[in-house]
Amino acid sequence: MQIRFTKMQGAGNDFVVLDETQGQRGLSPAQYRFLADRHFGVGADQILSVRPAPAEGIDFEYAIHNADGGEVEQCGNGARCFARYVHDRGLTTKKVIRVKTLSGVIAPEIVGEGQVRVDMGRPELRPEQVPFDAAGLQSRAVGRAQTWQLPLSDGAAQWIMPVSMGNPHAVLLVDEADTAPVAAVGPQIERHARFPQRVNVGFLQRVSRSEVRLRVYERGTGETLACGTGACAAVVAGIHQGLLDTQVRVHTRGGLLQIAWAGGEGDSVFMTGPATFVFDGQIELPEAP
Ligand SMILES: N[C@H](CCC[C@H](N)C(=O)O)C(=O)O
Repeated sequence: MQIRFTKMQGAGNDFVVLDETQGQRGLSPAQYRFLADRHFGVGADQILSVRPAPAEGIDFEYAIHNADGGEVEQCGNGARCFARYVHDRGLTTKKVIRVKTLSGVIAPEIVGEGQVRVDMGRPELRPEQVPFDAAGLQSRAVGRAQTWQLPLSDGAAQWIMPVSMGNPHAVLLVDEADTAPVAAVGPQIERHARFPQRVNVGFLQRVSRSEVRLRVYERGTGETLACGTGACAAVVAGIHQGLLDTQVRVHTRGGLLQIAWAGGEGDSVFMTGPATFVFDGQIELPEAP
């Protein structure tokens, strides 16, 4: 089956965007894996599927699948690329677009010069809601935050702060993002038994109270050049631990994201960043196993 797609990227986190507003909806996990494959398919960190409005007052729905084919609740860089796609390809004339994801409705806003601002909703800090099983682990308070010591398979342990942005994140503080043990520690925490739905792992270096550097080992994909929900989770963790102010510039390997959070658990996290078209294409999709 021939399938048309649009390749996009937000701060280097790259996507295959599928327009499913007419007819065809949903592929198999193997077909999502094929599209994400950088050798046999198109190549992407996630696949974004744009679907018709599911209800009054909502403009679209969008589904998110990781490179491993699994469907997930939220994608921050993807939300910006989704908004740019539906606006620039004429699927809507709105500049503030209400879109339903698995974790709820968010409202990306086209703000010009290729930048999109997204109200990512409020963070979830209760461990059991992330979800994170904290039972019996050593914990310590840092600022207003609770952090836990996570035992790793190599006998070491990492202090982490669990945060959900609709999808689960574990945030670690590191001295230097560039030399952080992302490849060694990321996979161990991503599939740690204490995270029953696995987890995205953020390695956060504090440069100042308004500037950080961040690398993320993403659930279901591995290290990406940027992670939007990861940037939100990292800034929330930093603010809650008393290390950051309410407006933070997040330097990722793929570009700059600007995150703002007033600091109340009922307050939304706002993310502003780029959304860029790369190319349009079509590809022969293997039959769904
Ligand atoms: N890997 C993430 C989904 C994509 C998130 C990321 N690409 C972003 O920009 O937020 C997860 O499994 O929850």
